[in-house]
Amino acid sequence: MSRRPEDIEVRPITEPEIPEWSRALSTGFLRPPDLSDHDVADLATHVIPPRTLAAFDNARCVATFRSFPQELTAVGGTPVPADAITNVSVTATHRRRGLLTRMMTRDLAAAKERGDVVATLIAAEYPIYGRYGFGPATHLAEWTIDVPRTGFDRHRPVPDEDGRIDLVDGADVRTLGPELYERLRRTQPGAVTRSDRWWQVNTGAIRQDARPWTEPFYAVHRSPSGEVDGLAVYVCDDHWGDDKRPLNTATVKSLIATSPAAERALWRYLCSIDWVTTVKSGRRAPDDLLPHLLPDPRAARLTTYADWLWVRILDVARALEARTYERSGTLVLEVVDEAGLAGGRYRLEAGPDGARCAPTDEDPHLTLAVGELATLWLGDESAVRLAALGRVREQQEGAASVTDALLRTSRRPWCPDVF
Ligand SMILES: CC(=O)SCCNC(=O)CCNC(=O)[C@H](O)C(C)(C)COP(=O)(O)OP(=O)(O)OC[C@H]1O[C@@H](n2cnc3c(N)ncnc32)[C@H](O)[C@@H]1OP(=O)(O)O
Repeated sequence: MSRRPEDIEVRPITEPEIPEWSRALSTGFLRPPDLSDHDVADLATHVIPPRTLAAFDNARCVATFRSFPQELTAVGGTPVPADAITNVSVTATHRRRGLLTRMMTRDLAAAKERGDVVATLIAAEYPIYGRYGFGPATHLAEWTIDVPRTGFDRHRPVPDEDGRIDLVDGADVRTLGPELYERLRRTQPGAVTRSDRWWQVNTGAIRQDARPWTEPFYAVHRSPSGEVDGLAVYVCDDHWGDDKRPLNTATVKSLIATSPAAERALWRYLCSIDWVTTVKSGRRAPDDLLPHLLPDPRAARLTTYADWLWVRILDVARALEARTYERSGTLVLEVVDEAGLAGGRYRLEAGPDGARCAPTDEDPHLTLAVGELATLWLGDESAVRLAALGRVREQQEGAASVTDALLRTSRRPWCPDVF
C-alpha cells in the first residue's frame, strides 16, 4: 500500500527521538545504522530538538535535517548571522517525494523569521540545493605536492625566515587554537564560526566510535615577537619502497595562519620532514599561496577543484550592506526569489566608506536569481561570466562589468571547514 505525502509527518524531533533520528541519519548517509550508545549520547549533546527536523512514516524516521546558529564572514570581515544546515538525508525508500523540500521550506522560513541574513551548507551533490535559492559562494582546491620536485634545499633547517615552529599536543591546541582561528575568521571572507565542540572533536577530546581517531601532529608557528600566528595539523602514513626508499605521505587536516610569513613557513616545514616525499594539502582556497611559494610550483598537482560553501541569501539589503567595497558605484538589482523570501528590486550605493542598500522603483541594471547573487556576494564569481552563461541578465549594457567592478575582490573567499 503506497503512502500519500500527507501521511508522512514532517516536524521537529523531541529529545527521546534522538536515537531514532540518529539511526535514520546514518542510514541516509549509507553508514552502519546501529550507532553505539556512546555515539547517540554524543549526538544528543549538540542536536537542538527545535531546529532538528525529521519526517516520520508511522513511528519510523525516514528523513533528517538539522540547522544551528553560525556566523559567516562577509567581504571586509563583518560576520553575518547564518542558518547553518547539515545532516540532510532522506532514506532511499522515501526519496523524491518532496521530503527535503518540506524540511528546507520550513527551516528557511524560520531562519528568515529569526533575522538570519543567510543560510549556509556544504552540498553533498551539486544539483540538490540550487532550487532552494542557494548558490556556490566559495570553492576549494586540493594539491598533492611532490616534495623532491619542489626545489627546496633539503639541507637547510626550518623555518628559514624569522619565527619558530614547535610541535604541541591536542590539549595545547584547544587552548591556543580558538583565539588564532578567531583572528583569521575576522579577516577571512567565507570563514564560519568554530564551536568549542569543533576543537574538541578535531583534537580527539571527543571521540566517536563510528569514526576511528588517529592522533595527528600539531605544528604551531610563532612570529619573531612570540605571537602564535599559524597552526598546521597533519597525519603521516608509514610507507616505504622495496628499495628502502622512504615514501611517506603527510596529509594536512588543517592549516591556518594569520600572516603570509607563517603560512609560507608552515608549508616549508611540511615539505622538509625527513621521509615525507608527498604532502597532501587538504582544503585550500583556489588562490592559495601554496603552489607559488614552492621554488617549482609545478611540484604541486591540483587534484581537486570544486564548489564548497553554498549560501542562500535571506536578506539582500543586510547582506550587501554587511560587506565592504573597494570602489564606488551604484547598482540596481532585480533579485528573483521563487520562494518569496528575499526577492525584489534593490538599489546598492557602495564605496570604500560604506554601503547603503534599500528597495527601489528605479530601472534595474541586472536581473538575477537570488542564488546567483549568493555566488557573486563573496566576490568569488564574475557577473560577466554568469551573463555569458545566461545565468544573469543585463538590463543595461555593460551592467555585468559594473557589477564586477563593485563586487569582485582581490583575493577569493575561503571556508576552511566542513559542517
Ligand atoms: C547539507 C547536507 O547535509 S548535504 C547531504 C545531502 N544528503 C545526501 O546527499 C544523502 C543522500 N541523498 C538524500 O538523502 C536525498 O536524495 C536528498 C536529501 C538529497 C533529496 O531528498 P528528496 O526528499 O529526495 O528530495 P525532494 O523529493 O524534496 O526533491 C526535490 C527536487 O530536488 C530534486 N533532487 C533532490 N535530490 C537530488 C539530487 N541528489 N540530484 C538531483 N536532483 C535532486 C528532485 O528530483 C526534486 O526535483 P523536482 O522538484 O523537479 O521533482
